[in-house]
Amino acid sequence: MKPPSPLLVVDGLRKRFGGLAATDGLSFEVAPGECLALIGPNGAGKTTAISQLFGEIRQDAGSIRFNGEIIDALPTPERVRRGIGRLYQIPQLLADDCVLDNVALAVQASQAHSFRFWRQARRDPRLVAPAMAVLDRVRLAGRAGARAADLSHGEQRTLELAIALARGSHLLLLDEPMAGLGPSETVEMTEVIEGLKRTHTILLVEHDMEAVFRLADRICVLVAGRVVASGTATQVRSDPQVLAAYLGTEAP
Ligand SMILES: Nc1ncnc2c1ncn2[C@@H]1O[C@H](COP(=O)(O)OP(=O)(O)OP(=O)(O)O)[C@@H](O)[C@H]1O
Repeated sequence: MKPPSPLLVVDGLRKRFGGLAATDGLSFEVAPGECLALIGPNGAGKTTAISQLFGEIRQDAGSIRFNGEIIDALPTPERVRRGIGRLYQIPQLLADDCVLDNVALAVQASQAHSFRFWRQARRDPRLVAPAMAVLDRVRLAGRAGARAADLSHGEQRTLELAIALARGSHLLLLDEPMAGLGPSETVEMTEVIEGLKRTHTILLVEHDMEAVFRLADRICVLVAGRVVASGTATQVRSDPQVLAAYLGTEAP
């Protein structure tokens, strides 16, 4: 059987900051429903790559094809409209609004029909029902009425994920979702992301190797802005270049 066309094709992406090449001929593909992890040492260009995919940093060269179309010229809101969602290292939320309102607003943004006044519309079942379904999926339904600002850091990151889902993102760019989380929150977040596999395509940038090895179908190792190795967790773990450049010789 013919393998499915990749959802995302990154081809020769470059970005220089002064004399420094943050991405330097970066190429990889992600299949629909796949979870691909980008790992690499600090400064390898992982966040720059995510920002380029999300349209926040324009590449100097190279191209990005998403869902069969070149999106190089598209601004971020148009990329969001086409189904790309990003999680930042620091959650971006409406801090004074409740969890449900944060997600319902994202549902509203994704729906064709518009509501004139958000304050009146936010209890509309056409927004609340899909918002609660998303919260249920990320295990945050029990916190629907809490102020976003009052959530734990882990819950805030999960809420940000819920917002991306509610907007209809099918490619999720997750930039260090485990950063700053304690051990139990890391397990919780790993399970939530695991629950999104296959229905969503995931590009995961993460330093927590346990989470990477559990979640990723494939791993690309970046060093100095380019892929030096890629493959399954088992292949990458035993790659001599990876051991030398990133995981250290004591890696399993
Ligand atoms: N806006 C910027 N201006 C100048 N240099 C930048 C800028 N953004 C990133 N860089 C540099 O580009 C290189 C790649 O940075 P990037 O944040 O993409 O790496 P990273 O792999 O995500 O690192 P980390 O794992 O520490 O988050 C680094 O040397 C960084 O200092």
